[in-house]
Amino acid sequence: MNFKNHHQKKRFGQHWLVNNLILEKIKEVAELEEKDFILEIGPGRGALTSKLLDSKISRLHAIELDEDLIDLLNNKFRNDKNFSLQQGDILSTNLDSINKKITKVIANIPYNITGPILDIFVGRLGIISKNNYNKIIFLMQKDVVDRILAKDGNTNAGAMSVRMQLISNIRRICDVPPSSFDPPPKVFSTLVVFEPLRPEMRLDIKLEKYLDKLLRISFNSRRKMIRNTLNSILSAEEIEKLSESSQICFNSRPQDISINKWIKLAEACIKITNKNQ
Ligand SMILES: C[S@@+](CC[C@H](N)C(=O)[O-])C[C@H]1O[C@@H](n2cnc3c(N)ncnc32)[C@H](O)[C@@H]1O
Repeated sequence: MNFKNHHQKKRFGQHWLVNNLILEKIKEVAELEEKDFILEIGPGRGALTSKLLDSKISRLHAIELDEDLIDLLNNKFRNDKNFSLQQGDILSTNLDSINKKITKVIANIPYNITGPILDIFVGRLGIISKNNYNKIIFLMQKDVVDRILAKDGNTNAGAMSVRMQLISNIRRICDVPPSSFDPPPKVFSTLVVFEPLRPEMRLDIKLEKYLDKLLRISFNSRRKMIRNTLNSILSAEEIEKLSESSQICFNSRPQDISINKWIKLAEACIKITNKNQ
């Protein structure tokens, strides 16, 4: 079998990236160095893999779910000593033996598993990350990136925007039309770079955990004023006191509150809760 008669599988999100300019852009954004150990999720037919291997790097380890692609990929890169391949599901692969060495994670990600991939690789608010990646470069759905990057006051702003912006620096590189893929997906994509914050740059873990809870409660009822959602964790009297002492307008809806105000609100709530104990 060769790549041409490999049967493309929709259920694995197989949309090959065929636009050379975008392949080049990914490589440029990756700023590859000799010391880089790259993890590539879903190499597919190896178009991006080839580009990345065409640089001086220490290693590229790829994890591909589709068994039918394994021999083809191993054959394609058989002369490349920096290349290694593992068949498996990225969501359940144990990366412990290489995780500390990986410097960059790069992928044109299968869209059906975007959420869990972000959780594993970029991390989660309220959870200390064991990863040490300095860059994560993903080609992913534009609408998800719009939500991740949304600022307060924007209709796309949500718990996800605040959570992701609190744990990582995030840069949109460019939007990519469906015509850049074969077959074209139904939606636009975006090339995005995450630089996860080092543990010492993150908020205190207890504060992060509280913020996570606060965001969940508030955005579960995004049409309600926060005055009316906070009543599940604070008494009416405490809410009144807080709304007078803090600079936060309690008649705001959650999507209109800035990240700094979320932090201030969480700190104030923790103080009240501690006093009550
Ligand atoms: C959007 S395609 C990208 C392929 C190739 N990197 C490219 O840019 O043309 C996604 C790739 O991820 C693979 N894949 C899907 N689910 C996966 C999973 N859970 N673990 C590892 N690879 C997966 C698919 O088989 C496919 O090769």
